[in-house]
Amino acid sequence: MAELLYFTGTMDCGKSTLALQMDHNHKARGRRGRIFTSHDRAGESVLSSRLGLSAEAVEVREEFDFWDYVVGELTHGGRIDYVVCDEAQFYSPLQIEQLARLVDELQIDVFCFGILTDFRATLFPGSARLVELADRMELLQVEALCWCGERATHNARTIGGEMVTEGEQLMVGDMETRDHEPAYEVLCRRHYRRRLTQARARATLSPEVLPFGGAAS
Ligand SMILES: Nc1ncnc2c1ncn2[C@@H]1O[C@H](COP(=O)(O)OP(=O)(O)O)[C@@H](O)[C@H]1O
Ligand SMILES: Cc1cn([C@H]2C[C@H](O)[C@@H](COP(=O)(O)O)O2)c(=O)[nH]c1=O
Repeated sequence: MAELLYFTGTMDCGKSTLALQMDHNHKARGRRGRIFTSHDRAGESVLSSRLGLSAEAVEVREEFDFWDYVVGELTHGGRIDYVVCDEAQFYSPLQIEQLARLVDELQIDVFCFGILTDFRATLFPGSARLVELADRMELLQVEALCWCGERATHNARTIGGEMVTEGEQLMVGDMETRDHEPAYEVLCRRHYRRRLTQARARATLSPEVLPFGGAAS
């Protein structure tokens, strides 16, 4: 039976890598799939992982309709057994409903990958709909770590190393801090709540309490 699966975790925990591996494994067994993404850091119409792998993908824009796209492909003689959907947090709730329909009415497996919450620790609308509709959710096993060594659970947005809580929900970005450009840092809840980023910890905590010369608990 086809399923709607949501593989989730913080930023930088290996979701895009897993998305490419899932596509590879299913393709290797003769199944036919399509890859979708939205606002990937590497640009339009590409699914990229920090491990260096990437694949061509269909860009999911606001007006994109998964049902129309898949039915169109099938009508023109295409075959689709599964779809891989990266950065699914950026999809609209309606697009998530279209994906659920593909599972239920066309028996197409849908593998979604994305983060649950934004820099304000609030669910993305697309992720919320996935939590409501998915047959199964899986938390990625490779843990991204907070600077203190605890499992990271929150995605903080930073500017110059300082955590910010004002701004648009959607802002494509990565983990490296560059001067005054916005970036992201994953934190455990304790340090997210205290806005204690790595840069702040380095600046404010005495070296004796910083484990491994760079972090503190
Ligand atoms: N140089 C490296 N060597 C080994 N693993 C790496 C390296 N760079 C990144 N990674 C792995 O890749 C993960 C990020 O993968 P990616 O698929 O881009 O994450 P996500 O899509 O969840 O943001 C990191 O958590 C780490 O495990
Ligand atoms: C927390 C948060 C993240 N984003 C963006 C930043 C990245 O471009 C993606 C997440 O990609 P990853 O493969 O999981 O690293 O989401 C955003 O737009 N808004 C946010 O609040």
